[in-house]
Amino acid sequence: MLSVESIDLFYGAAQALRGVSLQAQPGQVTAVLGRNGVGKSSLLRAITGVQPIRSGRIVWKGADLAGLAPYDRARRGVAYVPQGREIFPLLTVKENLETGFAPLPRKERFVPDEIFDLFPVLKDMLHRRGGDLSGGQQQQLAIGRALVTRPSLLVLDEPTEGIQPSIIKDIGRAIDYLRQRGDMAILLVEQYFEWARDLCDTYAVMDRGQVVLAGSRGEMAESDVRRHLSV
Ligand SMILES: Nc1ncnc2c1ncn2[C@@H]1O[C@H](COP(=O)(O)OP(=O)(O)OP(=O)(O)O)[C@@H](O)[C@H]1O
Repeated sequence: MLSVESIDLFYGAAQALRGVSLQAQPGQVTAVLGRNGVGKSSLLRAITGVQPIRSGRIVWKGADLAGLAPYDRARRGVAYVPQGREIFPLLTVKENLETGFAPLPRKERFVPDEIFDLFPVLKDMLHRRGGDLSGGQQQQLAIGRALVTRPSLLVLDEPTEGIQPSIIKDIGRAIDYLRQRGDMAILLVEQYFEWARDLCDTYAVMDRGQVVLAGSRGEMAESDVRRHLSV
């Protein structure tokens, strides 16, 4: 289980996270919702180690990750699909996927077939440059690259942003499959409320650097959530 415990995060003097706590369980999708600028990406950056926290704990598999570099967290099973995808445009699809080998022991340095089953377009385009793919294909590549690292915690930042509806469905199906596999905790930041609602098991809503609502999907009072999402 991932347990984020009362973390504070600052950019210079500006505080982006204020005592944020959150849990994410294996076999579940946890959705983090909220308007632009409330700290959702900062929370993911804190968990993946891209941005240091000032205080609090980030406990994963019984160990505190705070203070560990991103590559050490990757070795412990944390994989990150960043907002904007950040694929390498001049590398081929195959080479982009192979960048996920870095945290793996030598014998595991191959791309599992499962990734091509989830996203067949990656197999079709294996030798094309990442920059030649559509936005949706790049998003599938970014998720594929994260899966190459055999994560037990998959962290995704707005995977539907700027993506056509058919590919959003494919990505939803892939996340649902990974959830049902049962061995992976999935933490998802999303602006597309209906999609995240239908996919998640538990949710947290952020406002101004804090978690203001949280619970299981079954108990979600949609009007309360929407109040925090409207501008
Ligand atoms: N690198 C940075 N330097 C300074 N301030 C930052 C930086 N990144 C984010 N912020 C500020 O921190 C706050 C939270 O930003 P964050 O990106 O985490 O929000 P968000 O909810 O993910 O928004 P979005 O949906 O727009 O990505 C905002 O006020 C933002 O301006």
